[in-house]
Amino acid sequence: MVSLQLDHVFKQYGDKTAVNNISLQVEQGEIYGLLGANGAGKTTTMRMVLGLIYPDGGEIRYHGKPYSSELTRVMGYLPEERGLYPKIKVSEQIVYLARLRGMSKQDADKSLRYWLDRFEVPEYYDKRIEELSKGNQQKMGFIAAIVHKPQILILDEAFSGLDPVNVELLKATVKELRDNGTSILFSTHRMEHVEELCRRITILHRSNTVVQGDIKEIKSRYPREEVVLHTQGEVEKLDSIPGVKSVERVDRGYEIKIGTPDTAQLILQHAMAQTAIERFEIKEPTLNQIFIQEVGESNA
Ligand SMILES: Nc1ncnc2c1ncn2[C@@H]1O[C@H](COP(=O)(O)OP(=O)(O)OP(=O)(O)O)[C@@H](O)[C@H]1O
Repeated sequence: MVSLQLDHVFKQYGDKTAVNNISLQVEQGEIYGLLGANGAGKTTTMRMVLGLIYPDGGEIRYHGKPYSSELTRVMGYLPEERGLYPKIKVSEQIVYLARLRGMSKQDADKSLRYWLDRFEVPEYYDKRIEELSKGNQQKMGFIAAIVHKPQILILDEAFSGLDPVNVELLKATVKELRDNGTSILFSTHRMEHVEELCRRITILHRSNTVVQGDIKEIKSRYPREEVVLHTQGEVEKLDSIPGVKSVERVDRGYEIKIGTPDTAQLILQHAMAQTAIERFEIKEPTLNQIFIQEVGESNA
């Protein structure tokens, strides 16, 4: 079931087009990746989904219906810049935010305590935001976004400033929310997180959609241009094989850039004639490589 649908959405600031004709659908229980270089139009798109600004063209539908103020109750947002007030206690402001989204004080308090316990920081209940480290402030922002059990959740750089243990903790929570049916629009510059969490993505570049679809399917559109070869002994003259562009010696063998897929077979035959093979893999491009190719190194 489609939870969130953007149809030819367009937004302009003065004569600057911030989002040009973007269409995408997020299913119930899906984490959808919204990617792009700085200034590509991601925040503008998220703010339109949240109803904070209005599209100049196209349509956004939520479970098939247009925007209404009721939706604030079912949407959650973790903005890239921290949104909580430094001087106010965690409990006061998160309970307040949850009440704005329709929760009773008692339920909001219970939900906050549940998440503080889950994140192993129950003592933060009475702390002011300014007393917490940057990473822990991020965790409180995350709790503020999910405390009211939103059906549609918008996460902008959700894991920034977190140590690896906390990244895993929040990642597991995001997956759990997905499995419980939350639809998540997930924006980040960290491609490894996208590879792990998202099935489908849109890459924006200068306000336009440049790549869209299922990650596996997107990868299959790009040539596989790298061979990983681990061998027991040395392999001579790999760079003399037709189609080999470059050979790099790595810890247990070689990483070889190739021009055409046929070259991989020639490499295998060439190496087998000389030594035992421990690993042979024709690597598909990473999302990072695809992103850089489409968006350009200078913009990444
Ligand atoms: N309030 C505004 N007034 C004028 N122009 C704006 C405004 N907000 C955004 N823009 C412009 O719209 C374009 C898209 O900006 P947006 O913030 O959506 O990009 P982004 O993809 O979120 O970038 P980042 O990764 O840096 O957060 C940019 O060129 C930006 O300068």
